[in-house]
Amino acid sequence: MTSLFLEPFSGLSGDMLNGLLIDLGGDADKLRLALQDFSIGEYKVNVERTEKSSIYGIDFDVCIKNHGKDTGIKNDFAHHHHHESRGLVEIVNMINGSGLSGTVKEHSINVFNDIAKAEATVHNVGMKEIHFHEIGAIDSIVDIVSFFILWEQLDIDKVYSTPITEGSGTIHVAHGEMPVPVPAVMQLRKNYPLKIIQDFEVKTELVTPTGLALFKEIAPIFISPTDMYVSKVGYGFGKRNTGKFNALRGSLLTSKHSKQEVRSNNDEVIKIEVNIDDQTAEQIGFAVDKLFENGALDVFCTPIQMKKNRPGVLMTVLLKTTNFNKIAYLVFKHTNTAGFRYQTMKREVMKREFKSVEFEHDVVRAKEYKYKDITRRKLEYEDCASVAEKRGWSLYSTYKKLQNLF
Ligand SMILES: O=C([S-])c1cc(C(=O)S)c[n+]([C@@H]2O[C@H](COP(=O)(O)O)[C@@H](O)[C@H]2O)c1
Ligand code: NI
Repeated sequence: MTSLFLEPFSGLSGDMLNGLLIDLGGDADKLRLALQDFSIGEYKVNVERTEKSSIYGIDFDVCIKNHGKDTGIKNDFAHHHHHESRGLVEIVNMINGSGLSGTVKEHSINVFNDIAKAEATVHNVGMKEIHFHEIGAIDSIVDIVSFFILWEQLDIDKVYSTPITEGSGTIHVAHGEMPVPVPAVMQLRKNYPLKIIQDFEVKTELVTPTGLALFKEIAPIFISPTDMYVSKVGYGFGKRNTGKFNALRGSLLTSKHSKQEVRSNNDEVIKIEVNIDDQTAEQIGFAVDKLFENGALDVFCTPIQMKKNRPGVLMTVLLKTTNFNKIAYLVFKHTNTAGFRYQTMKREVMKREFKSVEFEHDVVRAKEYKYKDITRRKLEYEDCASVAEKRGWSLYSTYKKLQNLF
């Protein structure tokens, strides 16, 4: 499992989010194939690898075929009145009747509902009556559905984000002038803990309703993750000329320690043991890092006395049975050993679920462990340490304060 770290320093839009997921490894051909299960009209999904400030990323575009011609027009609001408009019920029925996966359907419908609610409030109509202009157009539907198809491909389990930057001033759309943040974005912000800062140098919209609704659906937590490795960095480009670097950056993160939820009380793991007497402490430390980066559940070294009176280490690696080939390869790559012992072991574990508690402006992650009638909750050390450091508190008093909020 992988986590995603988002940096919306130039806002959020459907194009940026889709472009980013493709740059992070989402497969555009598989996406086009999956979209064939969903018939909404004639369009083309254009994915171009291009650069801004010599930084390469993905420009994602849905081009609508208008009267048999490919217009190449996308997300420029002024053009949207040419597009078909659809109501919420029609869109939900289309999604439900498609061959898309259950998860893609559920997330997409949630996003449509969220936007419909916001638009209905702004324009003072009922949710069912609202005939979306933007959202009903093919490109907006494709933006939303595509995002969750790519999301499913990348198998992301957790999302983190820095605060979202929004622009300022006003924008012109078909219905007239709108303040930034646009009214639908303001509605989407209601009763949802978002961190948004406005850049008053940027006199245009950075956060679109679609971008924000997608962001809410994947529910990032606003903290900088610690104890993780960045394994890939991507950029999804925005369309507007903002006068600044207009892209959404995101990184895939691999956990140093296993952060997976555990839903069963027992499983199987493999234990590998290697005796090493001819490598430096630096080389051993490096090997341990590589094994953790590649999904080892635990790696530890025990001092041992080896033959010819050589002090050595016994390196023990615990891993999932499915990760054996990769870890075996890395053991041979990073240690000098010509062989190792291993055994499959049964493991009894407590069920583990992730929780979080909010404290002032911080979010502190926690784990809840369960086994039969036993429940134990543990706050994440890194988050408690950061709360303690910010306020000059001891770790002990921080744990005591936060534990009560749980
Ligand atoms: O068409 C309508 S009613 C419309 C309403 C609003 C409101 O905030 S209300 C905003 N917009 C603008 O349309 C474009 C496209 O947005 P997507 O989310 O579909 O990418 C964007 O500039 C919105 O601010 C349209
Ligand atoms: Ni509107």
